Amino acid sequence: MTNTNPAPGAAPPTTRRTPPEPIPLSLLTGFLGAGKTTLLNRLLKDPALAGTAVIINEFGEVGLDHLLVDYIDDNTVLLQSGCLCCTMRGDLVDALEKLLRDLDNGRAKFSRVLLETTGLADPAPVLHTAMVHPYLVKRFRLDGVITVVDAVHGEKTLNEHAEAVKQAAVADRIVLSKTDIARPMETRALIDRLKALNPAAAILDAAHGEATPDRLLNCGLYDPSRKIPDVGKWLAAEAYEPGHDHDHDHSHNHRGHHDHHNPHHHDINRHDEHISSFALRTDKPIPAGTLDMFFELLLATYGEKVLRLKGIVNVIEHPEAPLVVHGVQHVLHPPARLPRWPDDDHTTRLVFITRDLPQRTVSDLFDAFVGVTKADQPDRTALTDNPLVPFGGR
Ligand SMILES: Nc1nc2c(ncn2[C@@H]2O[C@H](COP(=O)(O)OP(=O)(O)OP(=O)(O)O)[C@@H](O)[C@H]2O)c(=O)[nH]1
Repeated sequence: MTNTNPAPGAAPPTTRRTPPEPIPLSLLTGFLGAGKTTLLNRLLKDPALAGTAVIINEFGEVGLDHLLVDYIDDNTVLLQSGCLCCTMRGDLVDALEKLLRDLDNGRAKFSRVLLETTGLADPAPVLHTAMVHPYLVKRFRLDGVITVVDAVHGEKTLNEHAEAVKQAAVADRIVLSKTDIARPMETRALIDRLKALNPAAAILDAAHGEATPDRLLNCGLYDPSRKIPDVGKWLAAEAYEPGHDHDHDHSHNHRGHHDHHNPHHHDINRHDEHISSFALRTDKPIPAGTLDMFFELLLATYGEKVLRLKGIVNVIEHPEAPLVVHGVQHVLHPPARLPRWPDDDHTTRLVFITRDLPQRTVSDLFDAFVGVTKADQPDRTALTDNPLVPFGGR
């Protein structure tokens, strides 16, 4: 068994094994009855999913069918004590640790983990579990959040359940189910709405065979087949720019962090009006300490409202090696330093999906930290001297 905490008198460090490659972890979410299990069943029959361990959060009386149990065999952990978001984080840690123990003992062999949550789960705490646990964060890397949305009931579900809006907003990939029985016009309206909620997530039509493993997996930053990660694809900052391929009033209006006074602030009704998606960009390299303070203040003050953030940052101290960051609510994943820039664009780009947190509030804070002074706003010194300066509230 691999032991990362050698006992006293253990072999000297030179004989230690190198740390194992982090295992990609995908989160499969979607509202009750959206079609998660149907998708999972289909995916697991695909040879591309060989070597996948599955964790299923069973809620209420919904069980697994035999086919699934037979197929995924020993590498399935069924969590049974209720809803993941409220009570299961300890169980989830246990389940992930059990998988690692089995892997390290040679009792199981897998190279990827798929975690299906109950339809009621808030994806944020589930993601936090894998991001803040000191051991799990080293052994797993988030590959992506896959959210299934039902084309027949999706519109109604989004209208009635803020949780469903959140699941769609944090997704890296959205799978549309039941388009075979939905009215095409309604499906188109739903797609527009989903694009407005989450401009960067690819929307894949399951009934038309688009929800394939190659489109759903390896959507994280680290694709092992590449020497240098595809930051552009992961960040998809251009999807948040004005004039991207959809036409709606949602707030995603950025070219630069000076360009954030969009008169068409998002007007979509219902829960969606609480969601904003936007990108900030600056050419100015940022001191590492300033970046820390910006995130600290932003997440301490507005953490619950930051549904997802991702970014690549040009840090003054290491201009050749950018930092990549991702966060979910108040939790920031430990930033990773890339060995070099993936292309000629060395600007700092941060993309946000927020709830009840206007772009302007975040961009003003960012401007104050990166040194864009404005007559009517506190600068960085004022903010760090008194972090309670009420910046937002708008
Ligand atoms: N026509 C059609 N039916 C589908 C499709 N996807 C799922 N279904 C059906 O929708 C129902 C619910 O699907 P499930 O896969 O059980 O949904 P789920 O999200 O796992 O449900 P919960 O675990 O209860 O949250 C089932 O009867 C499926 O057969 C689809 O693309 N087309």
